Amino acid sequence: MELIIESLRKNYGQKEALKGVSFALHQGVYGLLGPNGSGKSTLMNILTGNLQGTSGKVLWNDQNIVQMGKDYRKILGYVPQQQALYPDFTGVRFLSYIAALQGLTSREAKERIHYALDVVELSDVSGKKIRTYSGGMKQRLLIAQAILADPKLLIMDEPTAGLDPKQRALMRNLIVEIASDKIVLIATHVVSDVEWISKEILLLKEGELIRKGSRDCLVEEVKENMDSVMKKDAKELGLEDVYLYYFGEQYDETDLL
Ligand SMILES: Nc1ncnc2c1ncn2[C@@H]1O[C@H](COP(=O)(O)OP(=O)(O)OP(=O)(O)O)[C@@H](O)[C@H]1O
Repeated sequence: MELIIESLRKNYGQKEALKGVSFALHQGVYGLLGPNGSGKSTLMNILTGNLQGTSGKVLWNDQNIVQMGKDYRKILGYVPQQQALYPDFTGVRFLSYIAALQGLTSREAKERIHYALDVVELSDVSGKKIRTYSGGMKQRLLIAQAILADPKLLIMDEPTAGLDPKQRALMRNLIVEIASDKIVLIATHVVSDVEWISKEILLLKEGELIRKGSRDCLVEEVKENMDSVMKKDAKELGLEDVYLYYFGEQYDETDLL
């Protein structure tokens, strides 16, 4: 199981949104961090097949995803940012609708819906209308739809946006559980969401991948680069300090609220 991104560029007219990004992902959770405008959405849109790069390629197990077409869609799950979720549908009706779009047979759909509802702990409320769900429940329903067809690659866009701290913690546990047999890539502004669950963090700045490594390696690097005065003040550094170090004043604390 391998996703390789090779020299990926994307230009919008004169604007270079991605400037030749290369990296490889294997089983596990990866956090994609970057300030507004760094190219995260562009990268996610290319990885989900909604946009084509200007040059470079994306390979799933050595096959170009553009040529894979429908076969790539089969291994891909996408959790979009929270959106209007058919408020008058029940949870189970929404998942049946998604299963039909994905071409699952009714037998497969029944089995997979049962499984997905169980994983995201929504079985009890699956007959209730989505309008009655809390933010956390809606987010878990979005995850359920993304794992219906048992994807090998799961891409998540700000999966904890709008959730309270308890729901965020539940979401993190759920992501770890789901990732046991998948590649999970999470794009977020919320550093704490990916700090402890990611095997690697990717830092995107102005269309370039400036760092990719484990949380501990990135923290250590920043520590080494600090001058001795700052080092003395810095007791325990964390991923937030790494973010601040590379993205400086572009860091917006309101993203954490
Ligand atoms: N359709 C477009 N036409 C022109 N420029 C674009 C277009 N889409 C994005 N851009 C520009 O490309 C750059 C990268 O945008 P992108 O949306 O990928 O960043 P981002 O990191 O996802 O930001 P955000 O977190 O705000 O969504 C930005 O400078 C943006 O203004």
